[in-house]
Amino acid sequence: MPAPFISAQGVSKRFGGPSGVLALDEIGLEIGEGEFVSLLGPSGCGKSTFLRCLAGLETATTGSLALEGRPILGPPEALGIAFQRDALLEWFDILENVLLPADFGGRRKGDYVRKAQELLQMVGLKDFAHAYPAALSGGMRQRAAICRSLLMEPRLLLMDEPFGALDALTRDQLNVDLHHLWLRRRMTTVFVTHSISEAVFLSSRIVVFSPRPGRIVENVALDLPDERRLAVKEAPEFLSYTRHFRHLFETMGLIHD
Ligand SMILES: Nc1ncnc2c1ncn2[C@@H]1O[C@H](COP(=O)(O)OP(=O)(O)OP(=O)(O)O)[C@@H](O)[C@H]1O
Repeated sequence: MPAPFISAQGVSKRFGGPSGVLALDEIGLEIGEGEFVSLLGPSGCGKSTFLRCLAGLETATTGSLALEGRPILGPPEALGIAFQRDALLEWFDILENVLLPADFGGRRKGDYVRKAQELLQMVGLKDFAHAYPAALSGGMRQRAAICRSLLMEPRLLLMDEPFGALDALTRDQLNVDLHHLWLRRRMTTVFVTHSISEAVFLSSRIVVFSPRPGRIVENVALDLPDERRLAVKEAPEFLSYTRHFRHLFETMGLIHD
């Protein structure tokens, strides 16, 4: 059997020495190439920590993480990252911001201009390539940040609540845009969110974390059509998943009437 694209085995993370905060407790997870996996869980349960371990930005205290069978010891080459704050550089225009990963990777920016323009067109920002971030709305900025994370055609995309700061309508639209990008490119995506509905809409699989220390309490492959339209949110199967996860959070004491 080929190694899973991502494999985490017994991953625990303790911050601040032996008596410090246990953020992750024995996480075991395998993710296949091309999956869209959401990590869903309460605030402080270690979702971001786990994502940072996958990104090679944090080391596990115990356990191991591997990408295509090779241990993750630093940021993998084929990696794209998008976080809640878009981290656009205000003194660069949008096109230059999207081109930054080429610069960091020591590539010739000129070779990626066309790719960057295609990405901007795909998310409706073609006419803003030479605008500065300050002239864009929050949703437009986040779209640009997503283009940037996709510039180098990463095989692994890690997203940490990228839409958390946006209004509901913009968030819905960006969910659709991201879904289209994923359908087109099938980059393996690990997506952190607090939103049950967002997770069900976007994911092929949902992994639910317990309150800190983060443990996996559920790992559910979603039986929904691969290609989703907004109307799926009214479908009985969709509602039955959102109900299921809401009940799970209720039984964990995380939400109540
Ligand atoms: N660098 C750090 N040093 C010390 N403690 C940390 C550090 N990073 C995270 N923690 C702690 O680890 C726990 C998990 O944090 P983490 O940010 O991974 O949670 P999260 O599930 O992503 O939360 P949220 O949904 O609120 O973003 C928290 O208790 C946090 O205080």
